[in-house]
Amino acid sequence: MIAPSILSADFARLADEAAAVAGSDWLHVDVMDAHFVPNLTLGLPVVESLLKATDIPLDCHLMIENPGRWAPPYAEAGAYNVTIHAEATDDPISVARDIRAAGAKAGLSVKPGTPIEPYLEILKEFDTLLVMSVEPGFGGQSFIPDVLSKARAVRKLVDSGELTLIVEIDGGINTDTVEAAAEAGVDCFVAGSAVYGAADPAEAVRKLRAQAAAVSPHLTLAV
Ligand SMILES: O=C(CO)[C@@H](O)[C@H](O)COP(=O)(O)O
Ligand SMILES: [Fe+2]
Repeated sequence: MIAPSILSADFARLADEAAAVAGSDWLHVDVMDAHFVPNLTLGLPVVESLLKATDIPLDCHLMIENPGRWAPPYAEAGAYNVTIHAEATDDPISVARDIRAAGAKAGLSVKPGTPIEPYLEILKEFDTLLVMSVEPGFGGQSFIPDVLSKARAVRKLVDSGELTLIVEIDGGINTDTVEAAAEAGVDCFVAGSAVYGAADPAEAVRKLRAQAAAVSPHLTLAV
């Protein structure tokens, strides 16, 4: 799956920018509050408008403090997947339950320096694990390959049937890095600058998907 990140899109033309990546699996929406990360992007009103403007399922990545207060409204609004940061809450389980009760998939994200081991036990409460492969806050940064060990560890648990989870990666994904992530067992690839910086964003999505599918060890169907 490929999820273009609208962080690299033109915010004054979001409906057109969503249409430019028609055929994507998810549209990734980076919500930043200038507290959890040193950047400010968009919030619920923009997500509500985007939901009316596109049929692509919205994958909301909340880089915010107090996700227990702010995450469920994204699910109620109709986001497909709502991801919170492990570092932003002491009670990720109850936030996941609230997101699911409000009708969305629940995601857990970990920053590059956050180990996954302490969270393995609670991953059954989540539908997606978003492995950050850059420090959250900005698009256009370089991929950090060390984080792939986390994707590999969780992939093993999914393949052995211990977990049912989509493994997602976010940050620095492009034609040079997507294969390494796919080989590590990632299912869903977020790409901002590699898609919206391309002359033809839809073609960039198709190319990334084909590259990933060609090397994904766990894929049995050609995409
Ligand atoms: O969450 C984030 C950044 O914090 C990402 O979703 C970026 O938007 C990815 O951008 P690229 O690294 O693909 O340019
Ligand atoms: Fe993101």
